[in-house]
Amino acid sequence: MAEIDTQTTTTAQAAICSRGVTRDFKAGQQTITVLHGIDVDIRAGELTYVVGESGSGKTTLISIMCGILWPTEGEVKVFGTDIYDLSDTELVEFRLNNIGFIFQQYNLIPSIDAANNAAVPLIAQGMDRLEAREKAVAMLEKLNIGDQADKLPSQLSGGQQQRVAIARALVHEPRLVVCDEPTAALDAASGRKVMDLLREVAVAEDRACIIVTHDNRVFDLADRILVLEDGRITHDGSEMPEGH
Ligand SMILES: Nc1ncnc2c1ncn2[C@@H]1O[C@H](COP(=O)(O)OP(=O)(O)OP(=O)(O)O)[C@@H](O)[C@H]1O
Repeated sequence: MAEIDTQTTTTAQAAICSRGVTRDFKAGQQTITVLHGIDVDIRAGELTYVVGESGSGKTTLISIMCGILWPTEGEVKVFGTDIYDLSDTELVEFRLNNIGFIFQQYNLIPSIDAANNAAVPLIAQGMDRLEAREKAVAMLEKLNIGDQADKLPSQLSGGQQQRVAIARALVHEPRLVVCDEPTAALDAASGRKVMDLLREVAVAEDRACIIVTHDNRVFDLADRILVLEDGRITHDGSEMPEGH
């Protein structure tokens, strides 16, 4: 088993700093511990994958890391802010300003067009609707679907809907982008394109992207791969361990 380096690197800023993170769920009379004291830093400037068997705790971990699920114990800092120390309102505002999410279900609003869907975070931040729409269209153009801006989600293909969801996650230029299985529904070539795109748009010196994936077709594109087994990180390296 690879040695695990949980120390904060001095050469790159920690986008996420997780210390002693545990998470329990109640199942009837029983308590299941899904995460067992996760200590890890996610570095800015890197594309980090979280991989592991179904049920190993990947979604639970990234949900805690991005402020949508409370840990049972432990601390999570996102760009230095202890997010579970914030009030509910402050946490909502922090997420809105700093984090973009891409889930497997795109969760687009069916009654508004692609551009207005992509503009949602900007409108939530209080930006004027026309200005927000303009920025959203520019992001759609960057994702090569500018010509679909006026279409409703139901008029778009699955891959196009996904690009709208990606545009919505990136439009407000969040410092942290968190994705759960973004390539699961895509063919190999489209999956690589999405990963390349995320690297291009979401990874920079002061920005990070963390992705849960099962998709071994794209493992070579990560800077860093964390393997989770039964709620513990058992591998931390630039490549998948042998045998996976
Ligand atoms: N709200 C919940 N209540 C009870 N148990 C839960 C809840 N959410 C997750 N779990 C349990 O926690 C474990 C880890 O779930 P999680 O979704 O984090 O795993 P995962 O590695 O993302 O799996 P998959 O790859 O199948 O999505 C599973 O056993 C799951 O049943």
